[in-house]
Parts: sequence; structure tokens; C-alpha cells
Amino acid sequence: MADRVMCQELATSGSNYRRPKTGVPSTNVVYANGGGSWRSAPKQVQRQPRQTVQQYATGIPATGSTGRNWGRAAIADAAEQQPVESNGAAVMSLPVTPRTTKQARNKNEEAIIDLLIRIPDIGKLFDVHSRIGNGTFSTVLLGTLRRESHLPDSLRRKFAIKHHIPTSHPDRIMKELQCMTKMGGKENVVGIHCCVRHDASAAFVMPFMAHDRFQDFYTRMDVPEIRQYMRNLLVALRHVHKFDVIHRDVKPSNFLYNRRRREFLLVDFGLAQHVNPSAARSSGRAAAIAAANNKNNNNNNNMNYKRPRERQSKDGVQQGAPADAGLGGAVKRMRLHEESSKMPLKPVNDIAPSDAQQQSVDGSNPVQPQPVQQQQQQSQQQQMQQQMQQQPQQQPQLAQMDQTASTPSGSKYNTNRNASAAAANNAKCVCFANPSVCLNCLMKKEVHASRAGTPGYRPPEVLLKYPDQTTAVDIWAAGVIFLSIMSTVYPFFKAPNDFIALAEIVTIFGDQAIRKTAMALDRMVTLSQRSRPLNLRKLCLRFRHRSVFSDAKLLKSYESEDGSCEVCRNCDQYFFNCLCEDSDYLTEPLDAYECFPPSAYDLLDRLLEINPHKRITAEEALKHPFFTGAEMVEQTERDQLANGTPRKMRRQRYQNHRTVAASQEQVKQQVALDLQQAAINKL
Ligand SMILES: Nc1ncnc2c1ncn2[C@@H]1O[C@H](COP(=O)(O)OP(=O)(O)OP(=O)(O)O)[C@@H](O)[C@H]1O
Repeated sequence: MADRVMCQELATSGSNYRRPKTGVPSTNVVYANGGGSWRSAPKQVQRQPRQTVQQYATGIPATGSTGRNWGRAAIADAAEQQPVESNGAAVMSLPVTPRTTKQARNKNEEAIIDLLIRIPDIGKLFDVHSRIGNGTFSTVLLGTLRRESHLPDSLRRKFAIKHHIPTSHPDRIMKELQCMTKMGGKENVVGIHCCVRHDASAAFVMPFMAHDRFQDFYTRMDVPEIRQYMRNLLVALRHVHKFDVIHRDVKPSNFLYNRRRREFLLVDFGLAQHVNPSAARSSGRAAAIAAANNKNNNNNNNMNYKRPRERQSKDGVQQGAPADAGLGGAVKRMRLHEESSKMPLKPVNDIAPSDAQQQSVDGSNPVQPQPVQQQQQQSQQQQMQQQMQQQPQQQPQLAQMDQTASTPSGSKYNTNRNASAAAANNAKCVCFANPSVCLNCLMKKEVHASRAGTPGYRPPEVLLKYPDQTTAVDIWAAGVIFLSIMSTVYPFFKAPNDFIALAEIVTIFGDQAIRKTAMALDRMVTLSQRSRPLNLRKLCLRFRHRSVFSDAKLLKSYESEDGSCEVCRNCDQYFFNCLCEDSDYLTEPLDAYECFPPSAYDLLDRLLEINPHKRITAEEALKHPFFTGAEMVEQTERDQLANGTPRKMRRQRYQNHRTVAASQEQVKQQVALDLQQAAINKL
């Protein structure tokens, strides 16, 4: 039965698959080139003795030398791994019934059979024991070398064999391979031993690291352990970012942690993207100056400023983001194909900091062959001519715009960023009240902003469809992990689409921060209501001690005589639990529940900085007092524990924290003023 299903799968998936390009890299990468076709799959099914496969499957009673017990823990792990990212809390509460164990066993077995059938060489080299992870793009299995089968279990080396789903785009697999060969094996970044390919299937053989599940430890870590966890995550990110690579999928299940051995490993470079740092920096500077200019313009002439921005929002933010997060993996896969077709691969050796300058932002050359481009241009021109004939009165300034259409660079399209140049030439949008899109809008190039990544970990710039994304994308994701740990809420953000994801961020950080950042990034966001920012410290402590603050007795003590209790209109919490940064209420004191040093909140704040150009880098974060002042803080904590944590000391600590925050605000204001001045001087 399983075989038949497999054959059907092979038949269907094979037809969609693009054969990997020839000339795939070599040196430390082994390619097992089987010359078969999809048709030959059924024969392979027959050749593969079922008995042998059963021996590999975990959970099946040990038979002979291969039926070891390595996989027993992994089975449970594998059974729960898949839905973890989508609904961690729900999975935790599910009891493991015999039925689910059986299902897991079947899935486990299926995954092993699938791997061995699709890539027979794996079976020749490895004993495959169990499925250890199941992601959107692959299944990861535990294997040991056949030639080490005579050794005792403890001496056999273990490998994680990542079997890519056959519909995975070859570019994606290649990109992942490039990242791992170039950056892996050090600084908590996963390395690769070899890659085995047979026809359309590919598997990576990586060093295996036994690890704990995030939902098993994120509520149990104390401050030193959290510090160590975050430090190691940032060490891995610093290393990756040195290569000008954005990981794009930083999340707990991709940062493996072995609590007992205190080992860490960043895995899954399937969405990794190479960035051009100079372009990002210059666009960052330009964005900062634009922000300063915008601020001036905004103050001086609000009406002139708004119109072009409104047009942009139609192009980008409002039309662009589909309601897809609810579709989970399928959408992520779809997006990836979209990404990879836009960002073709570079040769393996090109991933190096030195050549970053020579690459375009997406590290690619133009994708489309010339004739297709010309064809498109011709059809666009025809379309424009037709429009000009149809709308002579409606668009009096079209002739002028037609001249501006051919830019000095030879491209007849405006990019999003030089749309402002078009605006400067008085090329106004005349779409309003017309039954068609005006030429000015037609000439605008579509904004290509990557949104690859896992929902819940996407930063504001991704949600705002900002095209020049940087390694700051990963820093935000690290911040979200930190927030989950500090607040003991996992997953912290859980929105069904990008709009709601942005609304969640607005709820916490306030509308002003998002509006300002959108302006700085030359994007526009339209919000139906205002919301003031929440205080991250209050939020973390309130969630961390939810049983205390949500207790019915506490509510009763604050209720008025008629049984009602005021609710804060901004944060929707009872007034005594108000989470707002500037709260008017006298709230329930939190100091007694404090468990983090002020530097932890400060670091959280910087990792979750809304503006990507102001967000802390991994390098800077590692120098943050949360890490550098760790010994001092730990000593103070020990002293406090010994002295019974006097209330006064805590209050003082909190006051200090407030003072630090205030001075940061002053620095921010000063920087904004400096930028403004610089922009004015330039003008
Ligand atoms: N080297 C390794 N050692 C041990 N386990 C691993 C290793 N690599 C991956 N895994 C396990 O396999 C899981 C999935 O791996 P990976 O994230 O690379 O696949 P994916 O298909 O890209 O997943 P996702 O869709 O979640 O991003 C991981 O969460 C982890 O539990």
C-alpha cells in the first residue's frame, strides 16, 4: 500500500520537477548520479526488501544489529515536531495516545522508506534509524555509517540526513548547500559532510546534534541560561552576517539546543539570502535622510506630502500581501519558488564577503532572456499608446510623462525609489475616478520585497514590503525568541496574514513607531486607529506571572461596589494590569516579580527596534551590558538572594532602568535633529 502511494507521488511530482542544472559543485560534495528516470521507481520499490526497511524503522522491536534503540526518543520528537511551529501550545497539551504513537510510527517508517527508495545510495552508505525532524521543505532522519555497524552504539557517529522534498526548487537546495559549505562547521552554524543526489531527490548529510525541544525548556531557563542561549544565537548570527547572508528563518526549531551539554546549532539555510551591504547601507542612509526630510515636509506642508505616498501604498503594502499565513507550509513553499526565481544562484565560491560589492542586491544577474524582455516592453508600449489614444482629455500631461518614461539608465520603468523623481517632474497620478490605471502608475516598477520566512518572525520591514532588507531581519527574529523566553509566551506572534501580523506589532509598539519607520523606508501604512506603545517589561512580567495577575481574587479586590472594573482603552487590560508605557493608572506593583536585570529589557528593546536601520547588529548585541555586565549582574543577583531581595533595591534598580531609557530617548532625539540638520545642509 505504502509502495503504491509512493509510486503515485513519484509520478505526479516528477512531472513538475525541473532537473537540476549540470555542473553542480564538487570538491567536498558527493553527488551520486543515478541515471534512472521516474518510470524506474516502481522497479526500485520491488528491489528494496521490506524487511530491510523495517529494520531501520525506529520503534519497531530490535531485530538483529540494526534494531537499536537510538530512535525511541526521536519518534516522540518526530511525532510532535511538525505542528510545533504552527501551534506549540496546542501540541504541548495533547496527550500521547496509542493511536498517535502508531501514526508516528507509520510516518516514521514512511519517511525512511521514501528516502531509501528515492536515493538508494543512502541505504548503501547508512543505516537509517528514525525520523528526527519534519519541516516544510524536508524530512530529517537519523543515520549511522554502515561501515561502523560493528562498533558499539556509543562509538558510532550519528548523522542528520536531510531529505529534501522532491518538489523543492533546485536553486533552493543549491543555495542551502552553498551556505553550509562556506559558513558551516563553526560558530554554532551547522556544517555539511556531503550531499547525495539521485535523479530529482537530494539529501544532505550533516553532523547530528541531539537537542531539546524549545517548548520543553523555554519556561524553565533561569537568567544565566537565557543569557547563554541568546549569546550563542547571536554568535551564530554574527558569523552568518559576516558573509552578508540573511538566514531569514531564525526561529526556535532552527536553533538547536542541547541543554545537558550546553551545545547550540543554527540549522536550515533553505531561505538564506545574500545581500549587498553597500546598497543596504546607502539605502539606509538615504532612508534616514528621507525620514528627516519627510519630517520637515510633514511639518511644513502636509497636503503636498501625502498624495504620492498614498499611491505607493496601493502599489505595495495594501495590494501586495496575500492572506496566506494560515496556509502554512504550502505558502512558504510557494513564496520560496517566487523568491528563487527572482534570485538565481551564484556559484558556490561567490558567497564571500569580498565579492559582496560586485553583486546586485539579490546577488544575481538579470533573469529574463533579452527577447522576452523586449517582447514585454513592446507590449507595454502598445498598451501605453492605446491608453493615450483613449484618454486624451483625461490625461493632459501624458505627453510630458511619455518623455520622462525613458530614464537616463536606459530602463523605461521607474523603480519604486525613483518614483519620487517622477513626482518631482510633476508626473502626477491621474488614476482617481478613471476606469483605468494611469501611465504614471503603469510605468512604476513592481516592488520586489522578499517575504520569505516563518510567520510570527517577520520583521516590520518585511511586512511593509521594504525591498532593501538586510541582516536586521534575523535580529528581529532573535528578538522575538527573546521575547518568547522572557514572557514565557510561545509562539508570541501568531497572525493569519501579514496585515494582522503588522497590527500585532502596532498593538505592542504603538502606531507612531510603525508610521515613522514606514516613512523612513519610503513605505506607507494606513491605520484605522491610534495606539500607544506598551511597556515591554510590564508585558513580560505580566505574562510570566499570568496566574497571579489573572487571578479572580485580584480582580475582586479592585472591583467597584457595582461589580465593575475599569478597563484601559489602549491595552484592553483591567486598569490595575495596564501595560501601557505611559499609564495613567495606579497599577499592581511588579517589582516583587522581577527576575531580569534592566539590561535584559534594554537588549530586548534594541533587538525589537522597529526601524531596521537603527536595529542593533549581532556584533553590537554581543557587546551589550546584558552579556558583558553579566558577571556583575549575577553577583548582584546572588547578593540579593542572600539578603532576601530588599524592596528598596528593586525599586532603585527599576528607577535606574527608567533613567537609562530616558537618556536613550534623548540620544535618539539628538540623532534625529542631527540628521535633519545634515539634510538641510545638503539642500
Ligand atoms: N543537524 C541536525 N541535528 C539534529 N537535528 C536536526 C539537524 N538538522 C535539522 N534537524 C531537525 O530537523 C528539523 C527540520 O530541519 P530543517 O529546519 O533544516 O528543515 P526544514 O524542512 O527547512 O524545516 P522548516 O520548514 O521548519 O524550516 C529541525 O527542526 C531539527 O529538529
